[in-house]
Amino acid sequence: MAAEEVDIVVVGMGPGGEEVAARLARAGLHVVGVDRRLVGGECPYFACVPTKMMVRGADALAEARRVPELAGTTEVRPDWAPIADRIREEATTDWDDASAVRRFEDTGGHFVRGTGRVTGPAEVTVATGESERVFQARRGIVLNPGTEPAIPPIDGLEGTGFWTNREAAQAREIPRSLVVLGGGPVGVEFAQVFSRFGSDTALVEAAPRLLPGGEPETSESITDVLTSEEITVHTGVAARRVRHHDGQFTVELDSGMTLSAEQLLVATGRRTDLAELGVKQVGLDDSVNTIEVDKWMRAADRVWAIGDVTGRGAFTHTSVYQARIAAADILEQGGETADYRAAPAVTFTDPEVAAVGLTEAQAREHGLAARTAVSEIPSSARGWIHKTGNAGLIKLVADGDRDVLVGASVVAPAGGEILGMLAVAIHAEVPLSQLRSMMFAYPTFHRAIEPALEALSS
Ligand SMILES: Cc1cc2nc3c(=O)[nH]c(=O)nc-3n(C[C@H](O)[C@H](O)[C@H](O)COP(=O)(O)OP(=O)(O)OC[C@H]3O[C@@H](n4cnc5c(N)ncnc54)[C@H](O)[C@@H]3O)c2cc1C
Ligand SMILES: NC(=O)c1ccc[n+]([C@@H]2O[C@H](COP(=O)([O-])OP(=O)(O)OC[C@H]3O[C@@H](n4cnc5c(N)ncnc54)[C@H](O)[C@@H]3O)[C@@H](O)[C@H]2O)c1
Repeated sequence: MAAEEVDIVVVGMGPGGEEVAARLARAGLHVVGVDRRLVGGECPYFACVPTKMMVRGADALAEARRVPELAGTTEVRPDWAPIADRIREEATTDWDDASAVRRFEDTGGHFVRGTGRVTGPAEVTVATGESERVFQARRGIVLNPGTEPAIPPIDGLEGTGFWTNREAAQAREIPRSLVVLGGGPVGVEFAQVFSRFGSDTALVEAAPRLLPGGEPETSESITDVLTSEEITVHTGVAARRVRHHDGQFTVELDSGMTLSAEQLLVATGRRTDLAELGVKQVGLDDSVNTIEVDKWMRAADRVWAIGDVTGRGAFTHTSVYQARIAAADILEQGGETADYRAAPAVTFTDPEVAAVGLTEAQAREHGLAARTAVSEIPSSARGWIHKTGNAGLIKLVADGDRDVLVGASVVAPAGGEILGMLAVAIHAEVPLSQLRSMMFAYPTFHRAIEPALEALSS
């Protein structure tokens, strides 16, 4: 079969793939974008956008339930239909990517629906169902395959009709009861949403604490919140057996305890199949989950990789950031290189759990003279005024040798927004003395940063 000559092939049109493909097409290159599912990837159809619409609804319910403590009486009767409708109609157009395909084609790009496989240097073969097309890419290929839900090999789990984020994003109804396996960002966000809509929810995390990648203080804070909302949290224990009978899941834990629920949501991480992607053809290791890239996102000769597959933080903003760098490199424009010192992450629970830069443990692993300080949101003026729903804290991590922040974590209402100024401080390496000399508006939540900065100096 004769190969079609093009400039660039982008395999996987997730947020980063779409971005890099559009930038290169707008610059006049002949770009082929390939996706076997939906242009836009996981984020708009099954992840960020639908889950944040759920969070918006769940948070509105929680605020309404706080009214009696603050301002009168309310009767809250949750209804999932507006959320399900909004996800179907506004977010995903019934999981149809026609407008995303059009948006890409309007840039001058060419879209091919099918499964792409690297079959040689700068060569991608796309299985389009009936037939195959082979593309030879003069400038090279960009790999943005993203991730799939990773399903643990638990006895009896397969074929039970459990949910991953993909089924949960399409839910028309709330299960009466729910077991969530995995206490990472996906697990905690869904657990709180479904619980606030009325599911009797249990959350099971194999590691000793929820959100185990973050600071211990933030795990403790969000665990207290979820527990106070009557979510049963089991940490340090994994599921060993699952059964599904008569519309009921039974989940047996390592501890011997058994949980029962109408639905089971598996949120135990993500996986990538690099062997299927054919990366060995360009000399890359296909036995691992991630593709190693340099600071220009180069993985091999005329091969760039971006997004979750690079293992630098599975976030839409990371994927799009890397896309910008790869596009500039492909266009030989020079410019910025990847810098993850101030990489932010926000888990959209209520309160939000936000983090940027290094945790205390990571700072010590990097050999830094880490100094830390914590300030509690409820003891700040705004936290005290806010009253119900005011749980949280701010933790700062400084490099004691250079007197700059290297990490920060925030658990607070709008914690992701508070994170903004801390991200700037880390990104721009603003000296602690400069930060301490600032005025912090009274009575904001971000003003709780001030006592933590003071405590860092003592
Ligand atoms: C429930 C959930 C909530 C999330 N919430 C947030 C959030 O609030 N904020 C945030 O920043 N991040 C969030 N994320 C993470 C975010 O969804 C991802 O980081 C984001 O989608 C970026 O991924 P990506 O660009 O690497 O690719 P993906 O979005 O995974 O897209 C990859 C694309 O590649 C395609 N593909 C794969 N292999 C092939 C192949 N061989 N041939 C053709 N096509 C292929 C797939 O079909 C897919 O469309 C969330 C994730 C989940 C699961
Ligand atoms: N708001 C956001 O930005 C957001 C939201 C959701 C997801 N994400 C991204 O998506 C990625 C995937 O999230 P995730 O939560 O699925 O994965 P994760 O890897 O972050 O967390 C999965 C959790 O499941 C636990 N686990 C694994 N096997 C288990 C088992 N058998 N029983 C119980 N627990 C088990 C792990 O210890 C881990 O804590 C994350 O890396 C995150 O970056 C981001």
